[in-house]
Amino acid sequence: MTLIKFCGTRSEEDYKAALRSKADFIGFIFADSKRRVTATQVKAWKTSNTPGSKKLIGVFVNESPEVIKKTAQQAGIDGIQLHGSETPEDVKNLKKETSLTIFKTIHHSSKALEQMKLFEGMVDGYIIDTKTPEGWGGTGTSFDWEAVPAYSKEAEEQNVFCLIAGGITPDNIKDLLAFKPHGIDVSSGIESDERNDERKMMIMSEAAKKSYQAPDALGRYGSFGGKYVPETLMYALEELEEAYKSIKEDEQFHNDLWKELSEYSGRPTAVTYAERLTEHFGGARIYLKREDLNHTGAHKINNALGQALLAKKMGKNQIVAETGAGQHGVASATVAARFGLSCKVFMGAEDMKRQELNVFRMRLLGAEVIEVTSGGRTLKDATNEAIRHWVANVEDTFYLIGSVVGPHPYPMIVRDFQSVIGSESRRQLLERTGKLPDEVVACVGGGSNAIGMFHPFLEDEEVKLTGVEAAGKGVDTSLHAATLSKGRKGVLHGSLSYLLQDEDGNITEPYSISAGLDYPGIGPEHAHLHETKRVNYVPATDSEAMAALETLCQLEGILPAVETAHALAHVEKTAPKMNKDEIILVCLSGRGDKDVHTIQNVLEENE
Ligand SMILES: O=C(O)c1ccccc1NCC(=O)[C@H](O)[C@H](O)COP(=O)(O)O
Repeated sequence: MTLIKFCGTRSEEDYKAALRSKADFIGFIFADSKRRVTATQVKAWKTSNTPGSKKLIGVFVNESPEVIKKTAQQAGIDGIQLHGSETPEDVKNLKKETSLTIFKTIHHSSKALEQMKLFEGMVDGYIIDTKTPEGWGGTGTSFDWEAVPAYSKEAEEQNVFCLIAGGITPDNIKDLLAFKPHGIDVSSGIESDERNDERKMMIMSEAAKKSYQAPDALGRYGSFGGKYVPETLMYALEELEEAYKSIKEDEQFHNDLWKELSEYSGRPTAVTYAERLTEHFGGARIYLKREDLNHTGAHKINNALGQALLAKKMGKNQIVAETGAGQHGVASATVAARFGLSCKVFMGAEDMKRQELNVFRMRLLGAEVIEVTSGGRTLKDATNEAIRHWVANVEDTFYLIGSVVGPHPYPMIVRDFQSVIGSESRRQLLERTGKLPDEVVACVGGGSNAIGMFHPFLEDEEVKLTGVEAAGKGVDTSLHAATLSKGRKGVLHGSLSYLLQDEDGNITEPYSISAGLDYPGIGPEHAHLHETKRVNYVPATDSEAMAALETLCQLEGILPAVETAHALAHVEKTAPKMNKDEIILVCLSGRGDKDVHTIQNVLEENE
């Protein structure tokens, strides 16, 4: 994975932002520069904000060994970067006198490779930077990155790494990464108005740390995903993929989306410390990511807003959607009203009964709710009908899919729009607790809240990720929706994933108390994360979910959706076994107002 050094830290704010970022090294300039800082400043920032596993590096230019040693000791840094014309003799002497990590900067030139050889065995790493008449470093000027592989090779032969510096920005970082550098070192490229800009740091971090790359060009996550659709839909999917590619790079689109997410839906959503729940279990500290506080009461609106804006951009004025629990139907009807689009929602007859209130809400919002009476009359059947309608009306209709399922590019698009959940939580927890959570938990039906929560944590290997499936009456009965625990590979709704099916490959009817988890398949990326073991998928039964729902209501005054209660059921099992200094983050994907009838019936039956 690409190493990151963010340099030029010149205030406590800059330092805190660097701590929150994915940087491996944080640099401070102790040389002549507009970014120069003192050892006393660095020591004070470090005392009030511990750097954890990040290494603090002081940058010096042709400084005396005495000043270097004194400054390093006063500031309490881990390493020094010699950024001038220091000789191998200087480095050897410093190495003898300190136990600090030493990086040597070599300025790019036709002699640079020869110079590296002179320092062999003396340094812990190299920085290759551009020197200009204006300065030794921090100049914002890049060199010809065709030379990067040769520098990496020389460093590898010396068993050390080599960071590339000079003029790296959010706009050109991908060009540099194509040369596979060991790491990057950036100053000017993360600055706005003389201070470090956290948004730029995030863009750089995300690009550099992305070792997890999925889907591939064919829309596959490992062996899962793809596009298993009739010829008539191929053109529509290609058109969608092209449109999505163009908005992905379009800053205006992202600004428009963020405006809707913040001003209309109320993002960022809060992270709530569940103090009484934590005390009740006596183990890990429990934090709830409050997607229930979104407009319309669940995470579904994140994706609906994104896809509706995309539909408008593509000139489509009709939206078709499927819904199970009704949350995605409500979110689709809502965005259609907001953007002046017409909206048809297909819903299984069984789900319409269970979610009467949401049917009324969708109609009130101006959507046409179409009852589906085929098959088991639930989400799978509603999805079949929605796809059928789309095939027949593909010219002017946009299929606004509600989960990370369906043919490529849908699972990728929905994941990207939902990843706001995980990236916000990651930042919020780091700000609040100074560390990442030890475990992140989310319920999984099709899997959109879970993938949105997990995706920004996939590179954080120390964070355990747990998806909770609906085990209904128990995974050893025929009444469950535990696709990964009990399913096999197969194709449904245009993609290859795990499915509940009989010996002949017929899809079997899933069952769960919660309409939103009642789906016989699961998003292909979850199937991949299950096979690669990056995410652990566990089941929770109806009764475990209902018990967890009551506990949260009574201890925290929050009524979660029945779907969400499955994630809480896992927390009941795992939190008591964890230490008090550990943290569990739970995606509270939606609120339970829509489920009050179901809850009332279950509780009355149990009386
Ligand atoms: O950043 C400075 O002001 C500086 C001044 C003198 C010597 C070195 C300096 N910076 C060293 C770094 O490690 C920078 O990150 C590196 O030069 C890249 O800078 P930039 O081109 O601005 O990204």
